[in-house]
Amino acid sequence: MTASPKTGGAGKREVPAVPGRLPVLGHTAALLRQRLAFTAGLRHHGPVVRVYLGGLPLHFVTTAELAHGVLVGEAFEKGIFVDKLRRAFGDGLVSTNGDFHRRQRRMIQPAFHRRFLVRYSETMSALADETANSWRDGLVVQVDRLAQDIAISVVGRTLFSTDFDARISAEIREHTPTLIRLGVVRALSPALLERLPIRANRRFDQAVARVHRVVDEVVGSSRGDREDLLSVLLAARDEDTGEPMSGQQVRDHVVTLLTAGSETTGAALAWLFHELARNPDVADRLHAEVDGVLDGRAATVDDLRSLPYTRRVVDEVLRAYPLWLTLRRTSAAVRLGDVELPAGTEVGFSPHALHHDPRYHDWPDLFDPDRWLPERAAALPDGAYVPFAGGLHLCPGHAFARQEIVIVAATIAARWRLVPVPGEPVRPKVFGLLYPSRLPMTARSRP
Ligand code: HEM
Repeated sequence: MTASPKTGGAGKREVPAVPGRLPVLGHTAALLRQRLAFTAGLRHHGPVVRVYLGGLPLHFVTTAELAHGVLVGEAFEKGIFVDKLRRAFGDGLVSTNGDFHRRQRRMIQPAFHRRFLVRYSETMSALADETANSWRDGLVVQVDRLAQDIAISVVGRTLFSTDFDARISAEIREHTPTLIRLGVVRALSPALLERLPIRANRRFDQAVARVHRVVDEVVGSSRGDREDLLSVLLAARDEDTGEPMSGQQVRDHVVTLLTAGSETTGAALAWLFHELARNPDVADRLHAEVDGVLDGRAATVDDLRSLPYTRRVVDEVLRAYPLWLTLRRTSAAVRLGDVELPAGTEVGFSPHALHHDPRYHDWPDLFDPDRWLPERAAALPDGAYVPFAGGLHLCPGHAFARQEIVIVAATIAARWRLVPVPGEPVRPKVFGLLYPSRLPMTARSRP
């Protein structure tokens, strides 16, 4: 079963609605209350099922094959997330579609070429080294906040050649999570809710205004003559008109990259240290590898090939803690398996549910980096592991993020073991991403 343009009426099937739909709210309340459990349970109702976001039907696919079809199919574009996130991200890549999106993506892509990644890696190593040097034995580190700070600093120093000052960093740290967290809740809620003068809406509006203001400041103070993303944006010219980007377009891209590049990577890095602490055998193997390769120094891009186990740990973190939801809308009539969907149908799937689906991953709740040994990984079907999505919207920062997480994790692990502070249970907070609740850990010096 795959996604293909609609060719005829054969095999047409009614899509089952998931039980528990309420008047007005549809399944929104259950979806937001149970989150991971709700989306994990949908596969028991069929390969394509109907969920109602308020009164809006969302066709949810629950197999890897169909999810892959949605990602790579030409008739799928970004759906309600685009509509609801446009206020925050304007014409940035996460919130645009079609030809405009393709042209913008081509303009930005050079900043992620290998030559740039090698240069960025120096910043990643230096930041990781600064962090590891700044600790003393017994220090309690708030790993969730630290990981986010590192991720924000990496994006700032690499993509914008700037060290955000403390005020700007604090504004970004405080407000960018709100854009994603409340943005997702708004996308899943009935449209009416968005217009009510409630606290969540005021917080969202305030976060948008604050992030836009600090980004305008960062862009305004850039000379635009460096080998960084901001300079690429300022120098870019539209293929057809030859026009440079407007100030607002530049700001939209910067807000998008700042948010998409730091929230995701920060959360993954925090989860990595949490999993090392929960799985001492994994930590021992990772420590043995980094000791052999680094001998206490900071990791560099040249070390990546010599750190295969660390890379597998990162792959496993990205399996265990991916995005909760991916949403699309059909731009033309399309067949999904044996279901026909007209143009304009909202479609979605849960990377988290697929990454924990026992049909594809043995013992899905086990943190097992060796499932990424090449011979085991090769057996996975397309769509069963999609941490960076795929198709036209494949995350442009995937190599950047993987490189950053390996360099930072290896550099810190070469010198420190992070031990959980007792009595602080860690739970995932589920928004578009999975964030750890508070994650205080004690730094213990490693021999
Ligand atoms: C562990 C880290 C990361 C993860 C798990 C991640 C994941 C994703 C996913 C799943 C998408 C597709 C969303 C969708 O299909 O609706 C995406 C898109 C995107 N990501 Fe990432 N990402 C990460 C890091 C980064 C970094 C470091 C950057 C930039 C510096 C970045 C920039 C973007 C942008 C601009 C998009 C929109 C692409 C488009 O629609 O064309 N991401 N990311």
